[in-house]
Amino acid sequence: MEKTPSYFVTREAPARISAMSRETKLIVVVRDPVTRVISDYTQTLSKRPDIPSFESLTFKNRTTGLIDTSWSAIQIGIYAKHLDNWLQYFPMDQILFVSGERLISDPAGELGRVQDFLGLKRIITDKHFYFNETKGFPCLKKAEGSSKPHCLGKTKGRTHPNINPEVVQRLRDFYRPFNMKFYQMTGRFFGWDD
Ligand SMILES: Nc1ncnc2c1ncn2[C@@H]1O[C@H](COP(=O)(O)OS(=O)(=O)O)[C@@H](OP(=O)(O)O)[C@H]1O
Repeated sequence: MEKTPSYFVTREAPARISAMSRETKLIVVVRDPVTRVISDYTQTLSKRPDIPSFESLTFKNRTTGLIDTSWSAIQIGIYAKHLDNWLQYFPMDQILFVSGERLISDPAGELGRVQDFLGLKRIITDKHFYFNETKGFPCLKKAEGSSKPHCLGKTKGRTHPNINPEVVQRLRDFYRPFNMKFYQMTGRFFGWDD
């Protein structure tokens, strides 16, 4: 097993992985691309506090509302486009998309889908998780090889900055058609659009 978030958006990755093994099963966690871009910005900001504002990175032209699609944080959320590239090399039934939102609200349910996809017995169930009020996320009751609970680290689940609602709405409008295409391609409605 190998995990790297950037594979999904790297042009050469599908050809290379397919050359290694055409049987590879691929699992991708996707979340609302608007929340994703804000999360991405939050992560960069935590490493480089002097970066430009979210708004100035989002727009090529603030007056016309033209989104800067050359900003990688925006690019990554165009899931339908990245999936098109993977479908040149892998059939849809070898790719599982996990809902990032459901992974938080129902981790056992989402992991049930992962286990089924991998042809594994459903070993991980509700019993393995509890909701940690301090962390604000589900955590494992027992970490692997330990009897102690385990939550993900401080870099997962950071507080996002407040973004101007108009900017958020503009991003929603930008992503909507790509999301619709993605729902069609995957056969799953992720519920990101309002
Ligand atoms: N159980 C649990 N605990 C903590 N965090 C959780 C959990 N499940 C999902 N998430 C979401 O994971 C997001 C961070 O994952 P990333 O893939 O962005 O991390 S990384 O870029 O690979 O470091 C992180 O995004 P942010 O909230 O933006 O920090 C979380 O929303």
